[in-house]
Amino acid sequence: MANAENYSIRKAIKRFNQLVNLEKREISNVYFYAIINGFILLSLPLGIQAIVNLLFGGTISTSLIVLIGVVIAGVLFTGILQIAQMRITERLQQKIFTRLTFAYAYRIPKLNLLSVDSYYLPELVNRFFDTANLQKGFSKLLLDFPAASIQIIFGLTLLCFYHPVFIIFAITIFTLVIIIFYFSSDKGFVTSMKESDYKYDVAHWLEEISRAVKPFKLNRHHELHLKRTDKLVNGYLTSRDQHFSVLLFQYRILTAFKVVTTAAMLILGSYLFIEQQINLGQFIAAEIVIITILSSIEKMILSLEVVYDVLTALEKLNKVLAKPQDDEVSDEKSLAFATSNGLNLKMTSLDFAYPHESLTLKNINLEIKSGEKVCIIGSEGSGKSTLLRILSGIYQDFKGNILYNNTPLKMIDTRTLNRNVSSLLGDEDVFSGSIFDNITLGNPEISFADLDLVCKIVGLDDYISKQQQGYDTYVDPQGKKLPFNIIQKILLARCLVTKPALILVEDNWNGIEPQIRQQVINYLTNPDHEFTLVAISNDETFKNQCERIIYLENGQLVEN
Ligand SMILES: Nc1ncnc2c1ncn2[C@@H]1O[C@H](COP(=O)(O)OP(=O)(O)OP(=O)(O)O)[C@@H](O)[C@H]1O
Repeated sequence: MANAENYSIRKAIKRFNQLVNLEKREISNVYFYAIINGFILLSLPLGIQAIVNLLFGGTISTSLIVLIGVVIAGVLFTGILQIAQMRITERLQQKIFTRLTFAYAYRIPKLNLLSVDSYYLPELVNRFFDTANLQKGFSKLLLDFPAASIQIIFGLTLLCFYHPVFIIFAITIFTLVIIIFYFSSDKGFVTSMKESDYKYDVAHWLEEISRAVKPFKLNRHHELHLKRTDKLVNGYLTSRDQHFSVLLFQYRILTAFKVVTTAAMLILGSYLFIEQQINLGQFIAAEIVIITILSSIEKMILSLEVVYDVLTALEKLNKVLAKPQDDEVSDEKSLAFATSNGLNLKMTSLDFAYPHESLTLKNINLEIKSGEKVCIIGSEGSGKSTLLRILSGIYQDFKGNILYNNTPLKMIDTRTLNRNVSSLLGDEDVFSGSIFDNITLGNPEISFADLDLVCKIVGLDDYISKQQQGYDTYVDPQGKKLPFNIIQKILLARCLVTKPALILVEDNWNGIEPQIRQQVINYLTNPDHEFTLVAISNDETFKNQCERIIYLENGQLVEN
């Protein structure tokens, strides 16, 4: 359901300004061209005014030909400037896409996972699709809005020179429009955000139906998929109606602005012409200026929706980018802990709670010696997986202390931690990519010899040797599924290939053939191997082969 968050157009405008600041140079060029364009466009009526006056003379003079030439050159020059503007906006669109893509790719792995615990991350990342709205809207805003506003301002200013009465008119109308917009646009933004919330809810629901398609397929006559879709679409349409009513109100204001301007200018112009305060040339020129102003107002009306789209897109994109990141340990602070072949592990007064939950782990005090092979057991929900996630460094928001070789976990930088600690957690999965990438995760320190060795240990060598593309075989977790046991072996290989000093494993690889499974257990529990092992397993053999069993109940260690 679309959640009622506090949206404010002022914050969104601030974000828009930040984006504008990033592209200051390009944008100032766009404005520069728009101003010059505005000037030229306005000089055209003046040229036409002069041509009309000359034509009244009844002769074809050199000045007339020169003037016609100047007007034609003006039209050509505005065209050239517009093309230059388009080039800049195209570059801006490319920059926006590149910048946002990298921002997402860079930040997602650094997200503080507890801060997004209440979200389904792939669904949250759908916000990235708003990049397209931002790209299109941003350049449209840059091209149309400044050009339109500059033309309106210039046009009204020029008209003021014809008669001072235009000045009073221009200022009054302009102030009125701005005041009305100031008070109505907050509602316009909030309704646009709600509409967008529903759009993402609808997309999420459709993704859910696709993800769990088989039960939906077999039970489609119950129409749950349609009933829920109906509810969400209703929400979407209601908020869209609300947004449209604000837009309608603002369109009406602009249309009224347009009508009043047309009427006033025509009446005033005609009156001034009849009163002979302006001549026919000036009258025609004034009318051309008025037409330019009106077409600019038209452009603004059409761009209004885009303003909301851009602000909404920015707010949505920021939903992922603004989430808290993990604390990075700076180089000076990072104490590279002495790495032996195993790793000594000590927890003191360790408490942990998920957001808005009571304590999941309570006052854990435990030491695991370097090289020791330990198995944690306990009933469902006792906190075993949570403990492993904390030890792996995934959750940083714990209380108490965790020491690796006497160095606090919070003082160890990610690179060092990654080099020494490896985990296979229960909810890990493969991703679309080659088997090689899935195992090595881009780590250049892993040699082919290491890879081959680990694949033998987990029994993956046979499968890889049968694949035409060997390690380059494509893993597609969503499409043509790999056999489950192959996925489990890939995950195991990923965990072991770095030859870590501490291995944290959750034994959910029951799909693996018994003989290979035993081979892996033997490898992990072999006392001759120097790494430390902390495993979660209910498997009797695995438990018995470990040197020590630790009992966890209700988040607390239980003395055996
Ligand atoms: N991401 C999460 N957000 C909130 N609560 C969670 C989260 N993950 C686990 N919990 C809760 O924390 C408690 C401990 O869960 P945990 O998965 O660590 O237990 P476990 O002993 O590993 O259980 P199991 O054997 O069923 O995997 C449970 O009550 C669980 O509902």
